[in-house]
Amino acid sequence: MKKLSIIGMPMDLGQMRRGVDMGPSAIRYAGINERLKPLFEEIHDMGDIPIGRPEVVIDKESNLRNLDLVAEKSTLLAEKVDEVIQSGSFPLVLGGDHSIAIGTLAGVSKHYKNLGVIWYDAHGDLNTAETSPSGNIHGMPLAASLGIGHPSLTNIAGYAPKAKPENVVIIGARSLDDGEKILIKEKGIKVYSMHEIDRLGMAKVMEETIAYLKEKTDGVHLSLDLDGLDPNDAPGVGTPVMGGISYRESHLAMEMLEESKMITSAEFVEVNPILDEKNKTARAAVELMGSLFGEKLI
Ligand SMILES: NC(=[NH2+])NCCC[C@H](N)C(=O)O
Ligand SMILES: [Mn+2]
Ligand SMILES: [Mn+2]
Repeated sequence: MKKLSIIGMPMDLGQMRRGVDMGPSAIRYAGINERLKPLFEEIHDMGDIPIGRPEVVIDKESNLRNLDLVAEKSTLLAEKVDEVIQSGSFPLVLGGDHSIAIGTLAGVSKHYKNLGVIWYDAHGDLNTAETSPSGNIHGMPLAASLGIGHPSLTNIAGYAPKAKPENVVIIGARSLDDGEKILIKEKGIKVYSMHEIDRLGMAKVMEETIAYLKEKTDGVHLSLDLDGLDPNDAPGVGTPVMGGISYRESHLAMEMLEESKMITSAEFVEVNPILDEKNKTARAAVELMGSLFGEKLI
């Protein structure tokens, strides 16, 4: 793709750790434009979706934190992403907590009959109001995108589902809630947990993932939660889990996705500069984007 459009989504309403709203700034500060410039003919930074400073509201009926606000802001993001794709540009969304994926996928998926989704994450994000231990919507975006959960979240942009379970691959999982495990089995969602990554190696995991999605999808969205990486490599996240994917393995994964030419949209989420060490996590995000978009050593 020759054109890239960057959309900032400084939304922290899907969880309780403030600071993730500064993710887009931290990623820009880490030099996203300079780094990606040589890889595209044109880069448009479209600025941030306006989130403001709304007060926390717990939905009385479902107990979900900021349900209406997340739905409203996701709709804005979906419209922007839709617009970018229509203009023939590659949408790259900067989070924000992972609840933003609900809006990104709502904007992306209408352009594909069989969208594939790579969910690079320590978590499954497959909770619903009923199974969530926290009431935090950032633990629900993958379920919502599969059409499972509160209608205000599943029906963003007026349609559902955004993806089919057989077109989803989760990579890096090491913290799943009971309800998520049940859903994974029930729906047959493909998961490469840390166990498989250790056992097979990242190269094999990515070969299999690419072959699996290539057969049946007409576009693939990469939803990369920085907590998929090991907290030593990406400390600036709100819900770190030990024993994650290494920085090197992540570069290899991005390089293999670039070689596959299958990625048609992407988002990098959960960067929280307040919890970070000298912007290390934002810098890792930008460096991984370099690999995803075809940076070469020589
Ligand atoms: N996008 C994330 N970091 N999600 C973490 C979710 C943690 C936990 N499973 C929950 O639902 O509350
Ligand atoms: Mn996540
Ligand atoms: Mn996560």
